Amino acid sequence: MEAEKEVEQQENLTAMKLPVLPIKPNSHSHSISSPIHSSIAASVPFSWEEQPGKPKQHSSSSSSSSSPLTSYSSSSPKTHKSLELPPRLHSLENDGRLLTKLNSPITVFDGPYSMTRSRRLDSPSFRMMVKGSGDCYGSFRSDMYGDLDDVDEETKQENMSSGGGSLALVKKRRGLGFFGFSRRRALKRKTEFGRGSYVFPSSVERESECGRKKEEEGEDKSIGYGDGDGITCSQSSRFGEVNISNISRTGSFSTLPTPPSSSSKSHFWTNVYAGLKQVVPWKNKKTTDILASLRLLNSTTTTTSSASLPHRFGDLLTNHHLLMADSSFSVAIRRAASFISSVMRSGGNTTVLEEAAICAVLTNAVEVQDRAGVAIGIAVYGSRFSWINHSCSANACYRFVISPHSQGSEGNGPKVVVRSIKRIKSGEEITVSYIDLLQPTGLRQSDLWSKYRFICNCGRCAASPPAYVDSILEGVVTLDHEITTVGHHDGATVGKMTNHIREAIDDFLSDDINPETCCEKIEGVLLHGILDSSLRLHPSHHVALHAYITLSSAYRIRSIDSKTETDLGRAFDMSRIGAAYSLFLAGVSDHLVSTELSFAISAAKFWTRAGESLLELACKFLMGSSGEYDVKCRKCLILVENHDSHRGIKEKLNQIIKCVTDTSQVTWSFLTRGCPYLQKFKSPIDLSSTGRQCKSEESSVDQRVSILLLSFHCLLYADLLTDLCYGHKSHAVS
Ligand SMILES: C[S@@+](CC[C@H](N)C(=O)[O-])C[C@H]1O[C@@H](n2cnc3c(N)ncnc32)[C@H](O)[C@@H]1O
Repeated sequence: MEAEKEVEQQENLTAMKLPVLPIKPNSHSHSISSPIHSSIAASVPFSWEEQPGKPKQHSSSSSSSSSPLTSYSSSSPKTHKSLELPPRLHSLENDGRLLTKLNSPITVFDGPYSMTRSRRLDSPSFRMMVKGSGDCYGSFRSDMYGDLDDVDEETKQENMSSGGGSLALVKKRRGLGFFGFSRRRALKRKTEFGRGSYVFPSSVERESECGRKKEEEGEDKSIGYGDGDGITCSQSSRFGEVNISNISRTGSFSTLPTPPSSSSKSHFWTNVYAGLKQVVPWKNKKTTDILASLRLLNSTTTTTSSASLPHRFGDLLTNHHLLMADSSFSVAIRRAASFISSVMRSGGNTTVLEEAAICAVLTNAVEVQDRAGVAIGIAVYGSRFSWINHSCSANACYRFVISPHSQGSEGNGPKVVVRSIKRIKSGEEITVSYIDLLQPTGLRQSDLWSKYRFICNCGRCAASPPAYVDSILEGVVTLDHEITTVGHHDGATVGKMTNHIREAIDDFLSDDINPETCCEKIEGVLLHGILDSSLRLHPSHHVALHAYITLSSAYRIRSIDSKTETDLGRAFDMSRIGAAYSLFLAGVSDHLVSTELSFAISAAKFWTRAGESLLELACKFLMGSSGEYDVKCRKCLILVENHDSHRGIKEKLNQIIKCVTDTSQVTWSFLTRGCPYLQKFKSPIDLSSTGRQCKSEESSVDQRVSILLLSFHCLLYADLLTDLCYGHKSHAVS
């Protein structure tokens, strides 16, 4: 493991700027019920843990496995966590019965890959894609960064190519797992993490080391990727088939039981794929899990069977008992295990090892995305990364570093960098987020359960009354602007509002309604509510956030459609309102960041998107006009350019948001002209109601310059937030 030198000061921003909106707590908070019986209040401890994330003292190691769903009393003594193997595994390792520690490189990466033109980012429920354009949307996902700087020049060019590309939303199920699982990272903390980053070498890198060692020992141990099994993901979209990305793999499974000779390689893989099709005929994506499991098995030095099986595959948790307890999963797992067994020609009586490998992939694999949010495959990293548990108020985040060395047949696969986003005290558990954190508690719980089979008991989930941020993610406002969470009585009305919006989003995504109808439907509910109710969704309501993403996209599509009708004025107006929604979303997300810092990751993307769409608008605006415009903001530039400045990031962010506030005051009524819903708010930063519809501003040269200035500030702000989360090296926006 290599420590990335990061000197960037991070500060806890919890006390930062924006006032917290008042909210009337309601004891009957409306939430979607957890899939687990509510009486099971505790998270699931593992047998070597006293509670999730708190390993037992070594002296108290026990091999007894507790029921995964038993309630847990948290009166455990303080223990020090470490990344060492759980005690149970230590003893097994020592007596030689353990599956070896997966050759240190456990990573099974789906690359090397090459990117094609399209870019997309994901949100939990859908993904926005832009073909050939710099226009991709921010998303709720918290883990989608790679380093453009590290990408080869050609890919960089492709990624950066911009211009009037087409944009489409396509439905996306997070995780793309074999069983609809999202796969993402990993777990347990360790020593003082401080405020730096740790780089976890990718599997293949370590595999190479291992391979070299084995070679020296006279063994054929080169671990590689699939052989020419390039994958092209195509998804139907509003604009027809869109080629999302190509994942071309090279290399071979030379350590498979019958090493395919170069002449038999293609035959071998033809057979694997033919077999795979029979196992998982319905979805291509599911084959990725099986291939990953094959690679995982292949990268593992199996000695004799391990007593830790099937609960751990090496040191990776499998959740085997939980997954196999559900017949809808177990059938598929067994089929896949038999298939793998036949491919590997393991010839054993049981397929327990194969099942464990599949379950380890489902539990530990992460979707690797490049900087633009394009999924390039999945990877299973080693225990240092994979042992990191989840928290809904995570104190760390991760990104992938994709370097030229990650690619090609000699590629090492992407590295994963884990970086703290909050101050972490010595002994405190390091956590990352596995899911979209901009969801209220009930939804997060059901997400975690369906994807990872556990009930989160983090501070945010356990808070009673609910954390402020969860109240506003489910908040509504009454017509007299009082903010409240909903009780059972109003729950039905709120349910109808959110269902109506969700339906419109779904219909839009599946091309069942056109963008104009989609805008009308969503804005109708946001503005007028439903039936005769006086309730409206709070601007930070989680469904409203999805609505803004959709509206921004739908208006953009309307703009593109209008262009083809040579109605340039209308095209501009649609583009303008789309940009206004992007800016509004960024402003709203900023309120959320001020209450929960782990949202900074999503907010950075929203600000980026806002800056990009405003920049595009300004360019359209200024097209054809002569003259030079000085759009530098001296206050911000001095702050940002002076890296030696002792000013903290908090101060810089405050300064920029102040400028955004000032500039958006000038432009807001212009940007929102023709959009009664957005006109209700004083500005994207000041979400209080104007109580009236603003006077629409006409465009003027000053305003055009203001929009350019605003876009500059949004991008600067996004840059700083990105720094905050991912460190200097990850600059995405500059
Ligand atoms: C990537 S693994 C994390 C490492 C795992 N805890 C271990 O012992 O190896 C993901 C699994 O860990 C467990 N897990 C992660 N975060 C958790 C949490 N906050 N509470 C309970 N279980 C958690 C769940 O079983 C989840 O499927």
